[in-house]
Amino acid sequence: MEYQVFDTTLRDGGQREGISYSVADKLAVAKLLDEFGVGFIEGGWPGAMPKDTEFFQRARTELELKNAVLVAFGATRKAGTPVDQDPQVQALLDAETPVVCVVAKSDIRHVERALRTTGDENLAMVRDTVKHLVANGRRAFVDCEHFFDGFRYDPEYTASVVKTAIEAGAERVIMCDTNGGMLPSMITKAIHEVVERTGVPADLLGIHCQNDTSCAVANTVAAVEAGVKHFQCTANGYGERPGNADLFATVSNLQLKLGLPVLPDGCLEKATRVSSALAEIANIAPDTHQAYVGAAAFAHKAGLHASAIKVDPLLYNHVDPAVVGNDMRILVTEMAGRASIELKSRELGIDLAGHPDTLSTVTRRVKDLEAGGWSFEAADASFELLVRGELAGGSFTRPFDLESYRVQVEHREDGSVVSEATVKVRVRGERVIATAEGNGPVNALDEALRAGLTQYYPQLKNFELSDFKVRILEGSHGTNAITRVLLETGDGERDWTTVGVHENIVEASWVALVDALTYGLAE
Ligand SMILES: CC(=O)SCCNC(=O)CCNC(=O)[C@H](O)C(C)(C)COP(=O)(O)OP(=O)(O)OC[C@H]1O[C@@H](n2cnc3c(N)ncnc32)[C@H](O)[C@@H]1OP(=O)(O)O
Ligand SMILES: CC(=O)C(=O)O
Repeated sequence: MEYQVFDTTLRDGGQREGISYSVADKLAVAKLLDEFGVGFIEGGWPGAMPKDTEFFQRARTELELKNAVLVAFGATRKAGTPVDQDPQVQALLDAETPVVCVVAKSDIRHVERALRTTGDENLAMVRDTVKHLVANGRRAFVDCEHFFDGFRYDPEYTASVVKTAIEAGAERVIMCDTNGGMLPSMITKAIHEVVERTGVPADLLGIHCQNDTSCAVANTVAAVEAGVKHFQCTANGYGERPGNADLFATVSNLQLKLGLPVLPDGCLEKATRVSSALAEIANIAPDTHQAYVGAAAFAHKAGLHASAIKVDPLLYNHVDPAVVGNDMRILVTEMAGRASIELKSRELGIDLAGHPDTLSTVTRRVKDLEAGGWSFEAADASFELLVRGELAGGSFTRPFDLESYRVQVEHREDGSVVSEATVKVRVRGERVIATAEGNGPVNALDEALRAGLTQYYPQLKNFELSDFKVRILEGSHGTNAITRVLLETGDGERDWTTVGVHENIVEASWVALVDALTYGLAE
């Protein structure tokens, strides 16, 4: 491919606080990145960490890559050590990857203060290491650390590192914004000056941007627009400190906005799935609001958006979500207008196009209920019941009707706390009374309802409450605050969420519970 998409999720991504990949995780990440179509996978630093050394050993037999080649990462030889006697450089060769990427100092201040050596010795370290790698059959890439800061401080020295690496046989020299302090205009200006000063064409240069100004993606795009054809990214922007340029946003921008063919055909639409699979492996909650691939990236809340989206979804989406494998969603909240209600209902399989009165009533009811603390945004099942109830008018039949319930909580002498609930309901014309115990009042109510209803609805046995979230609204009122309960229920095939709101936490839970069973039992 003309463009080199160089992924460093397994090296720089692993430098993010909170990530610790096992070797099995690393192999799984590499497979997903390969499937996504990146050209290079930097797998880690062999010789520095036993897990990385093992990763490269196991990769030889356990990884079959279709699109990518593996890259071993390391540093130039130590100051004062002959390259063929440097164990870290030998570990890079032992990794047996076709490509090796070495980090080199390119800011004279780092050479003198961090490496505690001379500018000339640093150039010799770059030259010797690259020549040694190439002589041993490797493609050599050089990551120039602190490139932009160094170039600003002493352009002549930083330029000499670039020229030395290229003359020694490096395939690409990567300009790293290591401290992540650059803005796009600074990147563009620096690249033009580097090309002019070194005579090295931009397409032999690469870019690696940390995200400390929140500009890593923009800086990477700016570098590509300035002629660079190699760019380094990490999945979901994982990396040291605030992270790196997010792979998914970067390739989407380059491919969809600039029309550059950076991934093989058919790969971009895997972005959303691969992003969330990689978040799962990293054990980091996916960022719902991540550009392009987040669950909320194409979620619309404002009524005005929905009214235009009804005419044409592209009026309020910058791209068709399907091109990155994502979906558009309409959120129903107090900000909804009739168009939001119509589109959301359509999403749920209810056509309200010919029901203007229902649309107006539901819109008004949603606004009134949300003003009182309800929230339908995450409770599609309660919203659907509301719509179906309004649509059917008085003829909406619920699977059961409440006569009354009673719950008591007993703290016993031995310290145990037991809840007991009795429910009285009417089902198919019969009066049913059932009592059950539970480990809390809501559990006892749930058990009592099931005890009374399962003979009529055997499918209740499959229902499971999988999540219970309680939020106290207007907390400054102390115990007078309103309680909102969100219940997530599943039956093994689908999950649904319901909401209940009341001053009393048990009643709020009961409302959500009744909706949960009603929704699950609906035909
Ligand atoms: C900008 C980046 O993110 S680059 C990636 C950085 N990643 C990591 O550091 C993660 C893996 N690192 C490690 O496991 C360890 O730091 C190791 C194994 C590499 C080195 O460990 P140690 O030998 O104990 O050295 P330590 O980490 O204290 O210091 C780094 C050494 O490398 C030297 N060094 C730093 N950069 C370079 C370079 N580009 N070329 C050659 N030597 C370098 C330093 O001068 C220092 O040398 P010294 O030990 O003679 O003082
Ligand atoms: C190499 C690298 O990760 C950096 O300079 O930020």
